[in-house]
Amino acid sequence: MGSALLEYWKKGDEDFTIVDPAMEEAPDGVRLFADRDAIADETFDVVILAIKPQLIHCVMPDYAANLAEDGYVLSIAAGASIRTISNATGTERIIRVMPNLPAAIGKGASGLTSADAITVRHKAHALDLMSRTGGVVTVADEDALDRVTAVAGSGPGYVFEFARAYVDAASQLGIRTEDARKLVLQTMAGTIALALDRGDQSLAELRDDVTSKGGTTAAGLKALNGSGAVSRAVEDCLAAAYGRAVQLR
Ligand SMILES: NC(=O)C1=CN([C@@H]2O[C@H](COP(=O)(O)OP(=O)(O)OC[C@H]3O[C@@H](n4cnc5c(N)ncnc54)[C@H](OP(=O)(O)O)[C@@H]3O)[C@@H](O)[C@H]2O)C=CC1
Ligand SMILES: O=C(O)[C@@H]1CCC=N1
Repeated sequence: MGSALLEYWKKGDEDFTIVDPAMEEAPDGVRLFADRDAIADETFDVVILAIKPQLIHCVMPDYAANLAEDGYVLSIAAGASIRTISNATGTERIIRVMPNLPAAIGKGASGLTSADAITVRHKAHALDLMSRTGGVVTVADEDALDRVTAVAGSGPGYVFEFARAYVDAASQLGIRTEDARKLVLQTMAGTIALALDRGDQSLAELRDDVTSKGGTTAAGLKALNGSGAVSRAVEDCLAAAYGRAVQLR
């Protein structure tokens, strides 16, 4: 995820340095080191935390000395709380963001929340970074960010899973797999573009616009969610993802 964000972050004026033990090649114009020791004597205006939440305790304490006196830590880690990050980095100046994978093509949806010690300048900088990768909303507190994580951070996974099942079902109906993928993805993309374009109409109204009485869509929708099974599954999905974010705090 860090690499995906960096492609758009790079469009600004900042210089970026990556420390990653396994990365073989850095994007153009970015310094890459395999070991933090290589930057032991350097300080940075922003230390970006883009490792797994479970690794924060063992990796981040080394970077405490790399944060400039008036710098801040920007975390993209799911769940990991400002308290946890502060304990690992020794600073209270922390901004948490939750991006999602479409940021890789500049179409992400991110949430942002900040610690009390964050200044207006820090927050404006983080908002600028995230807005380079797509849309960003500021939320009031960390619990709200964990809810954003369940909805948007993990969201592409749900959408891919729905699309996968949709393509499989189309194939089972006799459509060639490559045609099924094309039809399903273009249907999803076109439908979402239409909903974005018609922001004044509710999603239920838009659904009803394609649903002729006694027609094919009505028959399909009855099988899909007539019993409410899909609505309940989506509710369970978001609750489970939010629950996991809470566990990762
Ligand atoms: N994937 C997603 O869609 C999203 C992820 N996130 C968050 O982004 C973070 C990264 O997730 P994701 O990109 O999926 O995970 P990845 O495993 O793909 O990325 C983590 C990167 O950190 C590297 N790494 C591991 N140990 C160290 C270390 N000691 N020092 C420096 N780098 C290290 C990993 O290397 P190696 O591969 O060798 O282990 C890897 O390149 C997580 O906190 C996650 O919650 C947030 C929003 C969306
Ligand atoms: O699955 C995860 O934990 C990360 C955070 C949001 C998306 N991927």
